[in-house]
Parts: sequence; structure tokens; C-alpha cells
Amino acid sequence: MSSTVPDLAALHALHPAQQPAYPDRSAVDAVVAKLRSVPPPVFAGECDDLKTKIAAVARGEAFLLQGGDCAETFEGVTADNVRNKLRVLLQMAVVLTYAASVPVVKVGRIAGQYAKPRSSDLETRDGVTLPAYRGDAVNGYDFTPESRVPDPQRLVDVYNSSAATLNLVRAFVTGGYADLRQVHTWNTDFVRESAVGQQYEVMASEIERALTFMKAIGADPDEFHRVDFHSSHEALVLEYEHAMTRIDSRTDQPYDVSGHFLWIGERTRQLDGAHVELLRHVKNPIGVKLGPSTSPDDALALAARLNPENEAGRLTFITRFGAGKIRDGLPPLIEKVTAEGVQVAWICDPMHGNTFEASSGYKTRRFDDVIEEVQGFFDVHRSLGTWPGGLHVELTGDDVTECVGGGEELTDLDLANRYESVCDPRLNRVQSLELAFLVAGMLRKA
Ligand SMILES: O=C[C@H](O)[C@H](O)COP(=O)(O)O
Ligand SMILES: C=C(OP(=O)(O)O)C(=O)O
Ligand SMILES: [Mn+2]
Repeated sequence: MSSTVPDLAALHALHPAQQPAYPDRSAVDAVVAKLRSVPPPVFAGECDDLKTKIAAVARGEAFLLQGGDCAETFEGVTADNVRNKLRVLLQMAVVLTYAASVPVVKVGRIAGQYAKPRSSDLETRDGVTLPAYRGDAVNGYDFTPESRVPDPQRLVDVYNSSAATLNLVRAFVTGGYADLRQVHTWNTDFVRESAVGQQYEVMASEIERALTFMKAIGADPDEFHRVDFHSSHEALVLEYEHAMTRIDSRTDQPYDVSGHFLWIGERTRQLDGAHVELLRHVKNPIGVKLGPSTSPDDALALAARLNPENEAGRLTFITRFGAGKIRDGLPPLIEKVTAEGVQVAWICDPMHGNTFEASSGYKTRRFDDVIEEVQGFFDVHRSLGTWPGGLHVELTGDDVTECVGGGEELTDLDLANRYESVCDPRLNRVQSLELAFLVAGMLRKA
């Protein structure tokens, strides 16, 4: 892989999709110059460690759990918010690990997930049309002309918010919060009231007994004290990702140190596009979203471009077909990629192919469609003898009402109660845990 990263002008010459229309180029240049000098939020060696873990996923020896907000917000960077997201991911990971006896690689859509590709450049409300909200990285959510102007200073806020979030996540995962012996404590509040909370309690008690037994036979309890947790986001705004791309002093190779894992979205995965061009040069583990229009040759070409050395763990395909399309659409991709000997981890995003507008006007997803897509993903892999490597979900640790269905049987009418996402609807904490138990059952069979 070439280590010469193209400059920003060369990337812009490729007419990148989904970029902010900044009104003042000199202000952008000043921000990029500033960002080039800030300390990296992650260390390149951590990216290599994650790549090694994803290689185990590609070999069928581990399962990847990737989850978090569709769009993080600056306002959402609070201790409670970060802790709640981490907690639901830790609970899901423990369910998957314990119930399916598979190591789980934990990756948050967190500490950098601030930029959004949109279906339309414009948004119209009550006859007023303004530029669409493209995430806090780009413009404001408020529906006013001032707020919707792209402001490059926001990229500095992305850096500061990401660094603050990751700092707290690191403190939680190494400082005792994520200690496996806290498995009961994570569940203390509301989830105990729900059926899935009770199911979790039973499992947590079994885990506690197992830990007590292991301690009694001389295992080191410090083994359970910390977990590995990684950050990820869609690499979308080229100014930001380019400014955060640095040469690693150990290896002399470029890494995008804005996060451990970066992915290219469904709308920006053009083979000759700027996003593929930038990410093909960095050494991080990377992902590409693949929707129903992807042909087997597209997948092969992306793999050849992004992972020419066919390094295991480098490339993850995140499929997002929709519940109705996965059973027909996924097999040809897996068959061709497998037949060509291409090393890839296959991950299922059961969210983005299942979005629709409820009669109330809210964007939502049905919990049953999410489950149906994951079941399709597992069934396809089972029939082809390949490994269903993981799950990519939009979720939150809070009690929101954004997706319908699940054990709480949320309906269209409930959506207005607590709809807080600024972009796509997320599973709430109960729905996330329900998903984890269902997937654990599928994994046991796999
Ligand atoms: O998160 C993914 C996309 O940004 C999102 O689904 C686009 O949503 P839109 O169709 O409302 O623009
Ligand atoms: C934009 C997203 O997804 P996709 O690129 O698959 O539409 C996302 O993950 O929020
Ligand atoms: Mn989304």
C-alpha cells in the first residue's frame, strides 16, 4: 500500500459527495491548519490491536459489536450520556459473550460520529426551505438560516468533544466501571423492571457464581478488571479526516488518528471517489457499508482497492440491505468474495435498510424488521458455511421512543413521547438488550 496520502486539493478534485458547502475557504484552511497540530485522540498501535482482533472476526473466532448514536451531538457530551451508552454496550457484550461463548470485540459509534450524509441537500418545513442538517460537525440542528450555514469551527468542536468523550470512555473501561464483577450493578436501575432486565439478572447471577468459582480456584480477579473498547465513526468530512491523518513514528505509515476504526458510508463508497482514495492510504482497520445496489464485482473492486495486500482485519463489509432484501442480495456477494479468497469480516447493519416514515411524520424502524434482517444474515451465512461476524447498530443507553415494537411494544403513538435523535431512530436500552439476547441465541446455533 502506498504511504503517500493525497493532499486535500487532490481529494477535492475527485468531486467528493456529501461535503459541506463552506462559504469561506480561508476559514476552512485555518481550521485544518490548527487541527493538523492537535494531539491524536487515539494511538496508531491501538488501531493495529483492533485490526488483529478484527482478523479473528474474519477467521470466525470472534464477534464484533459496533453500536452507538446515528449522530452524536455536542450537547450530548455529558458524563451520564457517555456512561449510559457504554453501559448498554457492555451489557450487550456480556450477553453475547456469556450466552454464546464467543469473544466480543467492542466498538462504539462514539467519540467522532458527528457528520451525516443526507438523502437531500435541503429540508422544507411549513413552506420554508433551508440546507439540510448534516450533523454537528457541519451545521446546527435549529431550523434557521443562520444555524444551517456550514461552519468550519465546528470541526474543532468535533475534536474537543471526541477527545473529552474518549477520555471518559478510557477512564470507565480501565478504571473499574467495566469490571466484570459490576455485571449486576450495570442493571440496577430500570431494566430490572422489564422482562429482558430479569433475564439479564438471571444471567448476571450465573456469571457472578462463575467468577466466585474462578477466584476460589486461584484465577487472578484483576483479569476481569478492564475491557478493550474502541472508537469508530463514518469518515465523511474530508477536511477533518485529512487533518487527523498523521505519520506514525513507529512504522512511518499514515493513520487516521481521529478514531480506531473508520468506515465509508453507502453514499460515498464510489470506487474512484475521494473517500476511498483517502482511506485506502491509511493503515487503520476500515469498513465499507454495502447496500442492496452493490454487485459482487463492486465488492471485489472495493476490496482490491482498499486492501490490496488482502490483510486479515483490515477490511470489514457492513451490509445494510433491509429485511426484505438480505436473503436474496447477500449470498451473491459472499459467494464471490469467498471464492476469490478475499479476507473480510462480514458485519450486519440491520438499521439503515429498514427506515420508514411513520404516519406521525417521525423516521422510525420496526424492531421486528431489525430482528428479521439479523436472522436473514445468520441464515445466509449458515447456508454458505461462512461466519456472521458481527452487528452494527444505532442505539442509545436511554429510554427513548424512536423505534417501534420490541418487548415494550412501542407504537407510532409512543414516538412523540421521547424522540431525541437528530438523525436516525435508535434502539433504546430495553430493545438493545432484547436484540443482544436474540442474537446470542442465533450465535449459539452458528
Ligand atoms: O444515518 C444515515 C443517513 O445519514 C441517514 O439515514 C440519512 O437520512 P435522510 O434520508 O433523512 O437524509
Ligand atoms: C449513514 C449511515 O449509514 P449508511 O451509509 O449505511 O446509509 C449511518 O451509519 O448512519
Ligand atoms: Mn444512521
